Amino acid sequence: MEPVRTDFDSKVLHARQLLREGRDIPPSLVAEEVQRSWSRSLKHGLREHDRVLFNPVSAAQLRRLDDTHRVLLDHAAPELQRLFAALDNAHWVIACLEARGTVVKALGGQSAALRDIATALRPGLNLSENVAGTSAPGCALEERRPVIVRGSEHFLEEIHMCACVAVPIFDPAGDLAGVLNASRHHHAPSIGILEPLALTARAIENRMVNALPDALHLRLHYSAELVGTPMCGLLAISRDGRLLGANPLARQLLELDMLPGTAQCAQTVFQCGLGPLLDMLRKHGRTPTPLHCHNGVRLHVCLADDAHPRPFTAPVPRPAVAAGAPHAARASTPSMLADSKLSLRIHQAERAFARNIPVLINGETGTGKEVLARHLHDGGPRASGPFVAINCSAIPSGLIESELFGYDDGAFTGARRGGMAGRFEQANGGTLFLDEIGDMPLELQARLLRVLQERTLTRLGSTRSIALDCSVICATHRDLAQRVASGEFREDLYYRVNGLRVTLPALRERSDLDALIDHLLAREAAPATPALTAAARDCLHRHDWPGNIRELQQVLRLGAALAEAGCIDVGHLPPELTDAPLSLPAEAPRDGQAQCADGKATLQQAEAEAVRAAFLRHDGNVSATARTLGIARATLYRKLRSYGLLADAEA
Ligand SMILES: Nc1ncnc2c1ncn2[C@@H]1O[C@H](COP(=O)(O)OP(=O)(O)OP(=O)(O)O)[C@@H](O)[C@H]1O
Repeated sequence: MEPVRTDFDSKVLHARQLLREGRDIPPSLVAEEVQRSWSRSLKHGLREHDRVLFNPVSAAQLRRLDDTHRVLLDHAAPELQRLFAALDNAHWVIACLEARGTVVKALGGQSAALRDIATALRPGLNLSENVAGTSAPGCALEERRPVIVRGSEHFLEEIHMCACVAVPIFDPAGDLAGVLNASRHHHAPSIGILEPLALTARAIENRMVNALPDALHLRLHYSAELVGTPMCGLLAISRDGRLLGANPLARQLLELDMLPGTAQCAQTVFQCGLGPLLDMLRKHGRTPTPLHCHNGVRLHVCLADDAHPRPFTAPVPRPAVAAGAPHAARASTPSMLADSKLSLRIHQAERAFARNIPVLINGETGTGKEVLARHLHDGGPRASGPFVAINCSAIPSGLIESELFGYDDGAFTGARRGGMAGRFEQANGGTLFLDEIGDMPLELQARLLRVLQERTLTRLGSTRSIALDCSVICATHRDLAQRVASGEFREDLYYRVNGLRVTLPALRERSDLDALIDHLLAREAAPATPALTAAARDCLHRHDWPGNIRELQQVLRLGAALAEAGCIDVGHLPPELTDAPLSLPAEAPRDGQAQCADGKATLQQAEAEAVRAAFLRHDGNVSATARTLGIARATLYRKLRSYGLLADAEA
């Protein structure tokens, strides 16, 4: 054994002893991210001797993995192959894990010497920290950055034989898509794997951005020479100038996360309208051209080789809505797509839905789950068929089975003569929308799963099978994963309905509140749409909207009815929106954000002071303060309340 390894092993041993004794561990013994991961592993209730890595993985689980993570797999598989071929040595097992820590693809490990590592990285196995404790992929997912974990730094003893390097992969919306991991034996000869692994992760991210359809693809970098190389930033913009996606480098170069909302990318990012941007790009073609961006930085930008700017000059009309679809679905589409992150998710949902991948919609009440379901149906492969919605929590549990699956003549006392087709049958050729699926009784879940798997159903009291050809969209306001963990929702059904999950943000979190207000107002009060005074609009921004879009709709309807001289003012809004007076306390923020023991201000306190100073500088004008701080007004209201700078009913 090499001396350095002995030294390493003894340092880790010492650090683990300190951990057991609850004492501080100097970073010279073990990296801080590993220490944090150890603490999290302990919090998850894991013990060093636990054995979890050799849990069986069923063939059904593997099939589900392929279905659910097809997008990641499609982009990751060729890059993984390329890396594996380039490594050209037998020491490594390379794996790709999805964002919740399950291995979706692994290469290598055919040799007997690597069998133990290949077993620990086999598809279907979950290596998230709450299952397997500290490992490079689990820790990289938590820390959202590259991590190296060697030998006894792994929390569980059963993986002390590995040395692992992991690099996170981010999707075009900037969310975690998964992690790439390379593992070898701890004592095998080492090579610098981090760099090739990071390049492979970047290549997968770039593929994902480049694959965004109906988008204008831009390339950018500080240096003109690097534009068009794998090292440059990639940006995808919709035909009306909204940001559809970006790779992490573009996010960094453009400081996209600092923007209050990236709805109008051309305007907010490049400080010019879409027209001038397109004119400039057309004029210079593929030659990188310097452009000043919102953060004062000058970047060289050009169109991607295969980009066609022409279609972006006019929005493409949406496909016709199926006969009988409610007006809301048609009217809501533009506002639904205004929030850039949401619009990307919806775009992905449209694509997944078109390929018969089940979509699960999450969101509080009134956030537009049904509107989205109808939108998917209207643009989906069965748009000409019916859209049948059923609220699983609103039907008495005794009736839900007959409601869903129908019944035959004489199936039970009181059954309608001649029987009745259930909702599934009614939805044949169209889409079945199962709202509040999280509230479906456990015993019915097994039946639903069977129908979804076998694509046939049998009415109550009948033996005849009926073939089913309908799309299924499920929605819930509950955390289904948590219900699976607590045994209230079947895990197999969860994976079956959760092909792609879209979480609709609460209204208070949306970056496009103003666009939504204007859109709804125009819809509710057409043709004589009243204007909103600045004070009334401020009230709308300050409200928490527990009823979300449904509540906003009601408030605007009332405002439009009470409006005077073509204006909705504060007095035309319901009292719960107007009872939150502004106040400017002279003192700095309250306790909660107190001083650290060593006298340094906490990050939170620094933020509170920055917020307070800007607020005072703008004489309490929320819009101007939000603009100066580069945050959305709703976010500013939340911060003002939490730092005690805004007295409201709840504060
Ligand atoms: N993007 C949107 N644009 C315009 N109106 C919308 C939008 N989303 C929702 N709405 C309106 O808000 C109301 C609530 O929408 P919806 O019924 O889809 O919400 P939900 O999340 O399914 O609610 P619940 O969970 O209570 O069933 C509807 O009247 C709908 O027309």
